[in-house]
Amino acid sequence: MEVMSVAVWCGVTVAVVMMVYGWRFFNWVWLRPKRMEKSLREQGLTGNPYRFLFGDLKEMVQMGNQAKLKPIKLTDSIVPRVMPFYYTSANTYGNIFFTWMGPRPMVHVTDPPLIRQILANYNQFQKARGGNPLTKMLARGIADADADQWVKHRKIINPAFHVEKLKHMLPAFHISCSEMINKWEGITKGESCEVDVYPHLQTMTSDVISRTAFGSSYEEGRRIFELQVEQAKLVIQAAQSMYIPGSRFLPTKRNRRMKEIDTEVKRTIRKIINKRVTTKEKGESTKEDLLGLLLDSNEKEIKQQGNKNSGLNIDEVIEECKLFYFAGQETTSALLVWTMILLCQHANWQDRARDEVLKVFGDRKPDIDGLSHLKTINMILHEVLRLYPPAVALGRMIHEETKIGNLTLPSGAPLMLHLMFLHHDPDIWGDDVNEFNPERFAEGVSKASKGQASFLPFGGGPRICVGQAFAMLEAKLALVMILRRFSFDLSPSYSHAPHTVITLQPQFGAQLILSEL
Ligand code: HEM
Repeated sequence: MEVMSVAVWCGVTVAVVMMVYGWRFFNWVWLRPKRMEKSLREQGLTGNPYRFLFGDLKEMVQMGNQAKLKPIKLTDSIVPRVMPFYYTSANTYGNIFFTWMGPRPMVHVTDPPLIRQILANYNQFQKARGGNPLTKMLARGIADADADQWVKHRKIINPAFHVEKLKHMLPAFHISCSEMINKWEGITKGESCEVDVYPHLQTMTSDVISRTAFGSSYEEGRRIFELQVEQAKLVIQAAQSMYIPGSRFLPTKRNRRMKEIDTEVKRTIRKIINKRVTTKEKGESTKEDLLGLLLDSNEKEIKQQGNKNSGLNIDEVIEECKLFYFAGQETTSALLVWTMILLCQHANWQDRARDEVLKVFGDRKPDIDGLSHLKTINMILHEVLRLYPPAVALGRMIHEETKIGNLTLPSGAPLMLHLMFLHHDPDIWGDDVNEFNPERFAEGVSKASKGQASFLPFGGGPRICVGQAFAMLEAKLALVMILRRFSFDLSPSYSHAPHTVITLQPQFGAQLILSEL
């Protein structure tokens, strides 16, 4: 009799648990999305009707794969190829619309004042959360912090990127760039030769981060970078598949490798930090690289506040170091590769840039003062960042019901702010929006567009890119050194195929004919 009642009790418990989970699943996959859709439509927003479980994912992936099959003409707008699904949705539904990331509606914003308002209000519109938590293994750090945590991180990190400090990093930029130029000279051997410059630029920008972040420990820095590249590939795979809660704990091949990489990267950075602390204790200077500056700024903050919690702990410092690679390497190599490609297409601008370089520096080693006086190169880089922004869109999250403009957006919806749409809008930039015309930046960024400032390649508001000056300095130095040594044209084997792998990249590389000068 007693055995019977235990069995009945167990059966009832299992049934209740199953009902609770079943209800939760039904709510996640159907009731919640339908409720949110109703609320969004009541606000006047439009988008595709919700489709069970996958939403727009299948169509989005299909259109993305289709677009990647064909290169485009050099004169074509890149937007339909880079973001085919969002481009079609924006054309169908207007400048604020929603799409379905599985059972979650994502609100898309392309309107400049609204984007600026959202970026300015960093507390209300926080970083996007959700999706596969394993994707966070690539980098967390300040880019993943919000509210008070973000304020603390930003305060400690800012001094490391101060222009005064960047001055001391110029020699490291110079070494990495010289190594690349030497390699190109080894290939061209005094003549003209086809080189896919993209992998070389990627190696150069990663080398710059390894040297500037870790100084003397730069060989270990390189190893971290190799692991981070592999991790990025796995993260992209994970982000492109729908995340079933809990599946990160499954011992799949990908999950296991991601965890292994994460452990090794953390262990290596921890070793570098420990070595640094020992060096410091011996009274030797460690302040010239990003890690040293970060540790220094951290120590000052803790001393000033008299409280250990006001600084970063070792795990947080590790995450910031990982983030430097993630945030600073592919972005800057993307800027440089598109600059070289566009200067091939527009030989008159390549000549103008070279003339300026020779006038300012001649054969002299580039210094920070000269680099900050390169007006033509600055205009060129701005125009490249407008047409080919390395970060095509920024993600945010609506954490609680939020009013914005005339809209009240429901809690739980991710937001996507489309920088590339903004940079390619003829109403903002004029009818020549798709043309490469650095002249539009001749009187500075604020006068480049009609009316409101809509040039946001480094984001905006308080969370604007902390590495902006670092990236511009590195890009200018690299261009000076390249332009002085080589002229370059597009090779007949080059296919114009911009696509995004987190940043905006040339899908089939950048085959240029390099000619030694
Ligand atoms: C051309 C090069 C670069 C571009 C286009 C770029 C773009 C951006 C953008 C758009 C954001 C804002 C993200 C958001 O609001 O969600 C950002 C943030 C950030 N960037 Fe960059 N970036 C570049 C280079 C760098 C470099 C070289 C570093 C460091 C070595 C760096 C470090 C960071 C960090 C740490 C953040 C997070 C700032 C915060 O959340 O407060 N970036 N970047």
